[in-house]
Amino acid sequence: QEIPLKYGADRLGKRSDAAMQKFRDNRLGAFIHWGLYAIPGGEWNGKVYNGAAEWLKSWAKVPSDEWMKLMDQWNPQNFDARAWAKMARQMGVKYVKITTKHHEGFCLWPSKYTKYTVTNTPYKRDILGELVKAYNDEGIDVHFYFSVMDWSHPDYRYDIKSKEDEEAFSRFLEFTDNQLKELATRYPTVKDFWFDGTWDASIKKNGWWTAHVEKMLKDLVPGVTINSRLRADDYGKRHFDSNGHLMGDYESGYERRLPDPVKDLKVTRWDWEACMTVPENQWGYHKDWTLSYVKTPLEVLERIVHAVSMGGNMVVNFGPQPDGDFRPEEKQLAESIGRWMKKYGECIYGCDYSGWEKQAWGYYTRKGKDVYMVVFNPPYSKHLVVKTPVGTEIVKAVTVNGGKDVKITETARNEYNVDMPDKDPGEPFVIKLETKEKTSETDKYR
Ligand SMILES: C[C@@H]1N[C@@H](c2cn(-c3ccccc3)nn2)[C@H](O)[C@@H]1O
Repeated sequence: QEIPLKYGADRLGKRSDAAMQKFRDNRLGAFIHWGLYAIPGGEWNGKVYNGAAEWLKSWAKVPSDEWMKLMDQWNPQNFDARAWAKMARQMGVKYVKITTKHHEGFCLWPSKYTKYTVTNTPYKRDILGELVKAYNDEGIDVHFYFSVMDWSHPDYRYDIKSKEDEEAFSRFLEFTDNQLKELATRYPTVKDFWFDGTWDASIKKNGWWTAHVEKMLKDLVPGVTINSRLRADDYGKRHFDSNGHLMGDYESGYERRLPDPVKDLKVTRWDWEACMTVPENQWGYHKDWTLSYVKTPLEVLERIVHAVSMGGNMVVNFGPQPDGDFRPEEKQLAESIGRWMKKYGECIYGCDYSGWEKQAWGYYTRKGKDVYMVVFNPPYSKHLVVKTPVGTEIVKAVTVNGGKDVKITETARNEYNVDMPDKDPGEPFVIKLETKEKTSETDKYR
């Protein structure tokens, strides 16, 4: 009983090609939100706004021509793409998503379709180009964040209510096509486009265009992945089309939130990527991080593991300072996560949903027949309860980053007690379970 769609999902089920497998195996990424908004850092005319700093133009109701004057101050003297790439490698991220253009309309690359670019600032240099090269040189994939909504463009429309709107927005969509073609051809090693700013009625009424963009980019960059947030179908349905099929290559709805490990297991049926901020809701640089709760490295780590345990990716956000360096809290975060990933990263990279029942002590991830236990909450009982699916048994258990055997005791059919390591690791730790499919004669609980 599916309805016919011209601009719905053009694929059912997960992509199975190598480029998508690399996207999936990467699992851990970093977001870079960098633009003119970093200069005021949440403060305008002496007033500090506690909303998201990259939305300051909106909170302070700044007219676009006044806002774009910030370009005269764009001169990040401490910007060093190679230092950024080194920091990303040390954190253990396998890819970085960069804001090529955020809602404000300022481009980090020398676009020839607008004057609002790095070229027309005191800094002049192609920041995006330097970052793509530096990250790629470190073996890190580069993904492009691109905001369709563009507050700087006179032809942008929030809705289409007149012939004039239609003509203006048609010019705007052509401008956007040109910028996207520019990005795809100037930086051919790009691996993904992550679209934002696509919630307005104007876009929902032009679902055809979103389907055209996906096709255009996949023609220009073979293997490139496209997020579901770009897409609207014939009826303006977003992410999932009117027949309930996911559009794009992965779901991109989990922004600052995660699916529940028990109630939302449906997400394990498709690819998805979550993204998160370290403060409660700051993507761009905000000068005052005391205005909301700032997550500790352990709280960031738990969200990373939570996402991977449900077959998703996690992208942790960084909002560089206007001078091009990172704030100390973000440098410490990258260092701390990186230390953990160096010891235990095998439970993240190339891992997926295990299909096993969530337990209180933490999360499972799986790689082939190996199931990892990532323990965040050690129990007073000193053993970790594990329930395996019917037909699966645990052959052995070893600590990751220690290689020590861990005692397992079968307590009932498909139930085990896995002992805690004798010395408390003092940090979330990982036990690798080697499993095999039960053969009937060994099933002594018949
Ligand atoms: C990835 C994140 N997405 C942008 C965003 C969008 N929105 C938003 C706010 C109100 C309605 C619809 C969407 N809030 N934040 C943020 O600015 C950041 O880029």
